[in-house]
Amino acid sequence: MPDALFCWCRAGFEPELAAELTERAALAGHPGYARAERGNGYVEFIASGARALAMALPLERIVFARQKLLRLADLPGLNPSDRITPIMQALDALKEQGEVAPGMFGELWVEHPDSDDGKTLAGLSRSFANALRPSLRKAGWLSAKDDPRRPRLHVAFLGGHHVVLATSDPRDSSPWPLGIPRLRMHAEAPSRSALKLEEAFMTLLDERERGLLLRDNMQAADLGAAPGGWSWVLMRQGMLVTAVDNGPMREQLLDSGRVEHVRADGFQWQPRRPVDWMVCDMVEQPRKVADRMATWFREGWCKQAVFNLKLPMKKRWEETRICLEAFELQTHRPMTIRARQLYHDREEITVLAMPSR
Ligand SMILES: C[S@@+](CC[C@H](N)C(=O)[O-])C[C@H]1O[C@@H](n2cnc3c(N)ncnc32)[C@H](O)[C@@H]1O
Repeated sequence: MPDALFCWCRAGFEPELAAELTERAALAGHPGYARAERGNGYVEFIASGARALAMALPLERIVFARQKLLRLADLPGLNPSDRITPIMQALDALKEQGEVAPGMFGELWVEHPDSDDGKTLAGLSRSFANALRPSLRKAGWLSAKDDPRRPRLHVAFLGGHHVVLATSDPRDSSPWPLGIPRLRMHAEAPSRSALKLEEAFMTLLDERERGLLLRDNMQAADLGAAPGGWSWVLMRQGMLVTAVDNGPMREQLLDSGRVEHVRADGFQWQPRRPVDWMVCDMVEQPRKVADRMATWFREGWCKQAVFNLKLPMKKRWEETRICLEAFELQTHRPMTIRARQLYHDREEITVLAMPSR
């Protein structure tokens, strides 16, 4: 019987995710407890109604998880000479309980933690996937061809002798293994930070929203813009950008004629006319940033925003909750808020905000 959520996260942020899941599950009426070890890169949340909890807690609402799976079976103590038979037996037992049905899975993803120890399991995961996939097809568990609309079957290697069997719903999970999008640093990007904003647009907006909200000739303001990674991403979307920072911007951006550099304090500056997008990557206390971001929405200076909240403190989930609640309250309007610790975020989270439509 599924008895736990299994979530991948950034190694080192397990306590944050554990605290977040504990609080959110209790609020959703499905209390349970988290099993987490700092540095492991995952958290298990044990709850009797795990399937109902998975539905009550969409990934979109979880800040510190990169991926959310429903654990189907925990298989420690495997013999490396045959790991396939116990997996097949576990699936058969789940079928008896009515938890899985032949042909229900559209893809197999074999994964390992994104941690120092976990990365040593990358080769094993790849070769095991190649061995397991044909067996699953032969036994009728997997569709004959990959079908991205059906539930996925996940095999998570936690060690050479230990796998977790899990499933995810493609409509409520990350579309990338481990929840990590494959993004390459572009040679022309002024800084690695560009990847953060690219990932934010890929992760926090769906395809329809990207088509509607990222358009040619939109106006954008970039607070804390230097050296210009985020401005570059906005410019590549065809936007006209006002880049606010006392530091120097990369010349090539200014030469494009699409980026104007304003040397000013990002906490004081305001646009002459409302902009479509405001983005903010200023390194400051998160409460101060959340407060300023709320002012932008309250005053109607922007339609959408992406901003980072830096979290160098200890109680990072608590600080996150306080900042997001304060932000929403101070906007004085119903907001759609999606916050996530992205793969390219280190000690920070990224927030997408827009008035609810
Ligand atoms: C992490 S960097 C931004 C990187 C940028 N997003 C990129 O992609 O290249 C933070 C920037 O915030 C700027 N900053 C910090 N406080 C600021 C303030 N009060 N007003 C304007 N800029 C500020 C710093 O000068 C620094 O350039």
